[in-house]
Amino acid sequence: MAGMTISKLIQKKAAGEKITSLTAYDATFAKLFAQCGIDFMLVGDSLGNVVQGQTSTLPVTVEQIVYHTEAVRRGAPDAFVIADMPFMTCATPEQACLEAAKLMRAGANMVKLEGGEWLVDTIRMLVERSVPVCAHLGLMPQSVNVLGGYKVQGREQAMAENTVRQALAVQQAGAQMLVLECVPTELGELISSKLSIPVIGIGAGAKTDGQILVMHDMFGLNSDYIPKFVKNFLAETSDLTAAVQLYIQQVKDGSFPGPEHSFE
Ligand SMILES: Nc1nc(=O)c2c([nH]1)NC[C@@H]1CN(c3ccc(C(=O)N[C@@H](CCC(=O)O)C(=O)O)cc3)CN21
Ligand SMILES: CC(C)C(=O)C(=O)O
Ligand SMILES: [Mg+2]
Repeated sequence: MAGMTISKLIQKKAAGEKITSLTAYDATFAKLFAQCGIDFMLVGDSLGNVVQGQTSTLPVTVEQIVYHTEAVRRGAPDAFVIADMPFMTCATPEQACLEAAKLMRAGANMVKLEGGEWLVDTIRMLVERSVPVCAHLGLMPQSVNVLGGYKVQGREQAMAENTVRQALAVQQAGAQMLVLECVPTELGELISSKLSIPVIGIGAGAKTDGQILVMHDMFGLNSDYIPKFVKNFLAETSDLTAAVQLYIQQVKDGSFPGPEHSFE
């Protein structure tokens, strides 16, 4: 979308308008998504899975995110583009600044990092140095080896309260957006209501301020195990453009995600 900014996205939340987003990894799809009016695109480290054929996001490097961010930027010059900080690029705040600079030079408008309270110093340092930050809580795929699999997070009361606390902490530290992955609908709603920054859900129910999906998933291209939150929008449409338009329409009118795509 032409001239999308973080201020406009925060205004959308305040106005109760749903925010639509997809991952993008190349110029052609970035151009298509921009033409369809998507609010923002994420150059996700999920490219490890869907582009490289890895079994996790851990092998992805910042140089690879740079390459794909440059491609997405060329395809969609006016889009709001977020780039993922890959595994172990936030080991220290100083390192995070140097790695984030590479993504911003590649054309990103904001960087996304997986984590909460333990990253508040990093978030503060990035924001002070003019790097807008999106945090990512709930299921953090870079922690798959600690979590022991891709599972719903925050079903227990204590973990839910912990996630709320982390969400408030990253907002307090200066994060201007939050991605919330694989949490019960109720927790997605609670966190969205407690935060003033947009909360973008993936498997977090229909009550978040917006939705994101991996583009391959929404085109039904993922042939392996399909997460519950995924819907194939190409199945009901005739072409890629119509599928993206249907996704945007259903996110905006609240019909996606339905209960069948959400967790209790
Ligand atoms: N193609 C693709 N789509 C994604 O959404 C995605 C990636 N790749 N790669 C990185 C991570 C991995 N993600 C995943 C992968 C699997 C589940 C999954 O199978 N979740 C179970 C939860 C079951 C439960 O705990 O109750 C599910 O049934 O959806 C969730 C997120 C999200 N990200
Ligand atoms: C699924 C989204 C939120 C992501 O982090 C990615 O695509 O890497
Ligand atoms: Mg990611």
